[in-house]
Parts: sequence; structure tokens; C-alpha cells
Amino acid sequence: MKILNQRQQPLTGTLQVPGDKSISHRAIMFASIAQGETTIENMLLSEDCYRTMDAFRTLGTEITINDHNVKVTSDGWKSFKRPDHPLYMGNSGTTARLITGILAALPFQTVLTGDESLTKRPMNRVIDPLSQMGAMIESANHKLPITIKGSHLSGITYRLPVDSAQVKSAIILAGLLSDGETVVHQDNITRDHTERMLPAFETDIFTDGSMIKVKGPQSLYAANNLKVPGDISSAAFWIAGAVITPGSKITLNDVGLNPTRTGFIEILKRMNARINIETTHHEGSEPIGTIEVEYSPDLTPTTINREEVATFIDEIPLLALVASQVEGEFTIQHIEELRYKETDRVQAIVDTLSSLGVTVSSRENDVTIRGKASLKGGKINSRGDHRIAMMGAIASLICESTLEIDDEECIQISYPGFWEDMDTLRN
Ligand SMILES: O=C(O)C1=C[C@@H](OP(=O)(O)O)[C@@H](O)[C@H](O)C1
Ligand SMILES: C=C(OP(=O)(O)O)C(=O)O
Repeated sequence: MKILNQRQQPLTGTLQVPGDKSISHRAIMFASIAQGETTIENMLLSEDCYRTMDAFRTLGTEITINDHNVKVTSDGWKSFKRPDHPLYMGNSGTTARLITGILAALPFQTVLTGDESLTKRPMNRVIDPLSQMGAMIESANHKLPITIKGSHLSGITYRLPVDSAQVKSAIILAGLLSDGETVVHQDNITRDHTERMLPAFETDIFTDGSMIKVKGPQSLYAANNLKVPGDISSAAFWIAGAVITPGSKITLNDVGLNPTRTGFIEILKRMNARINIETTHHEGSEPIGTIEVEYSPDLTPTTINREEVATFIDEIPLLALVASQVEGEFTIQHIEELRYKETDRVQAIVDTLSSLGVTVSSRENDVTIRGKASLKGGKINSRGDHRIAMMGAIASLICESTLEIDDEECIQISYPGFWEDMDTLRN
């Protein structure tokens, strides 16, 4: 439990947030299925990323960690060996979905398990398309634990029924290891780190943004040095904190500014938030830059379009918190996918904000928040969901009294240095 008493303390100063979680997972996975030695700089060493590293070590990859630099040495996917125990995915949906795409095409059986939260999250979204490719995956109710039998796969053409980068990536990875052509169509933009990073491993992949095409089977070769940009989803906590806390003014350096991830900033700008972003350079094919944010007293509501939801999917709890500081009624629409995250985040938003004294209600696919609210403090239950725990910590910046956060250790899942970074910005 964490007790926070930081009433109206502004966030000020400069910070570099840790490496991006989505990119860190992919760097380990792609380096593992490739032949040779890849070095990864600024790797995120969080619980979820350890689950990915543990799984690929069990399959035969050598991974050494020196500070935040990771060396991955592998003979490629054809050399992977059958694990002699179930692979534990912990809390990580990204690990579970993407590795299923790889393991489905390998000639041995693997069992995947997960923690209490992950075993409630849907796997049918990857099992269905992979089965169409010829995969044999057994599960009770399409949830973990699953048994992947390992079979010879053939390419498919598939239109994503949900806006999910995890599903898209699982199919692309399976496609690389399958016979023939695999084509994935998406109706709305989802994060495209897989498409951007794979060419660094000498992979042939074509995309025009709404369609992705790969031909298999392909051998992948180690990438030259990869550098992971700062995680914009981690930066988002400080951005939200600065926007709502009087007196704040912060600069965040070296943050990944991939346009498929910057939805939160775009939306805050539409709401009159005082934010400046500038792309300073690229690492591989990922744009990187600086974000400057100031306290923004004149926020206005905006409309959330379905097409943009995936570009800030993990920041929606934070947007709800910011919405509580906007005059009038603010509806965040089209957020049904939040029900399938670490917790039902639609419900978590309603329960957390209402326990802080905000008038908030939800229907199936949206949440409506009435502002401007004074947050009263008290106690919130993170339910073991890292993003809800950190959203609570940011709410505490403007609470009138002490706030207690249950189960705050879950923050290790995505942001191990969170409390240290909070101290940096409050000094
Ligand atoms: O591909 C990824 O790295 C991720 C995709 C998103 O999930 P979905 O694809 O399920 O929306 C996101 O919520 C998750 O934190 C990371
Ligand atoms: C949803 C998340 O991650 P994952 O799906 O990988 O568990 C998240 O980090 O908010």
C-alpha cells in the first residue's frame, strides 16, 4: 500500500522516461527468432519484459543484461527447442499474444500460462486467425492456459475484427514462419512497431498503413544496435499530472513519438492543453523527440473518434482523470476494448474516480465524466492493474487530502522507476 500526501504540489523539471514496453518486447522477440547477435540499448526492465526474456531463454535464446543494455544471441527460430515446462506469461498480454503467433508455427508442443488477470483475458482473438492458418491450439474458453501443438502453417488474408496491434503482430509473426503470403487488413490505425522494426532484421514486409503483407517462410538476421525510445505511455502520466496540477511545467526528453502512439497528446491539444512536441531524431524507423507541458487551466471537452482510440488505448484512464478537471460533461466514447485489459478498465475508471468524489457513469462502450471536480482523497483499489495504480498516484497530486493506493507493487509491470521519477519532478 502507498500513502500519498502531496496536495497541489506541482511537477517541474526535466525527465527521461524509461524505454518503451511495446518496442522492448518486440526487440527481444525479433532478435530471438533471428540468427546472430543483436544488442538492444535502453531496454525496459519491467516485469512484463522479464516475462518475454524468460520465455525466449527457455526456447534457447541467450540473453544477457548489463544495466539497460541487453545482448540477444540466437541461432534463429528453426533452432528453438521444446520447453520442458509451461511458459509463464505473467501479466503480459503482449507476450502471450505475440509468442502464440511464433509458437503456433514451430514443430513442438508448448503450454502457456499466466497470472490471475491474464488468465481472464481473451486469447480467441489470436487463436481464431492462427487456426485458420492451420494452428492447433487447445484451451478451455479461449483463455490461458493454452496448449499450442505446433503445426505447419499457411498464409491467410485476414481483416482484424478488433483494433489490436497484438493480434496484428501475432498474425504477421506467424506469417513470417508460414508457407505463402499473409495479408492483414486493419480498419483503424493500431501501433505499428512490428512493421517498423522487422526490416531491421532483414525481413521483407510491405505495408501501406491499412494493409500489411509478408511472405513466408523467412529467415531473420540480427539487427545492428537497436535503441529503444522512451515510452510515451509512461510519459503520459507526467503529461496528465502537469496539465492538471497548478504551477507545473515539465520537459520530457527522448520520448517515442510514433504517430500511432501520440493520440493522447493530440486529444489534449484539442482540449486546449499547453503542450509542445518536437521530433528531434529517429532511432531506426521510430521518431523520437521532446515534450513540453504546462499546467493548463482552460481545458475544454472534445469528441473522441473511433479511429483514434487505439492510438491512446493505454492512456484512457488518464484521459478520464484529466476530464474530471474540465468544466462540463465529457464523454469518452468507443472504449469497449478497455474491458479486456489487465482489469475491466471502464469499470476501474468509474470506481476510482467516483471514490475520489467525481460524478462519473459508464455505458457499455463509453464513460461520461462531469467536471470540474475537486478530488477528495481517501483510498483507491488498483486491483493489481499498473495503469490504474499510476493514474491514482497522479490523481493524488490534486487531492485535497491523503490518498492510499492498494497493491501499488503492480507498477513494476510497466514502470519500475515510477516513484523515483515522481520524486525527480517534485523537487
Ligand atoms: O502491441 C502492443 O505492444 C500493445 C498493444 C495494445 O494492446 P491491444 O493490441 O490488445 O489493443 C496495448 O494495450 C498494449 O499495452 C501493448
Ligand atoms: C494492456 C497493457 O499491456 P498488455 O496487454 O501487454 O498486458 C498495458 O500495458 O496497459
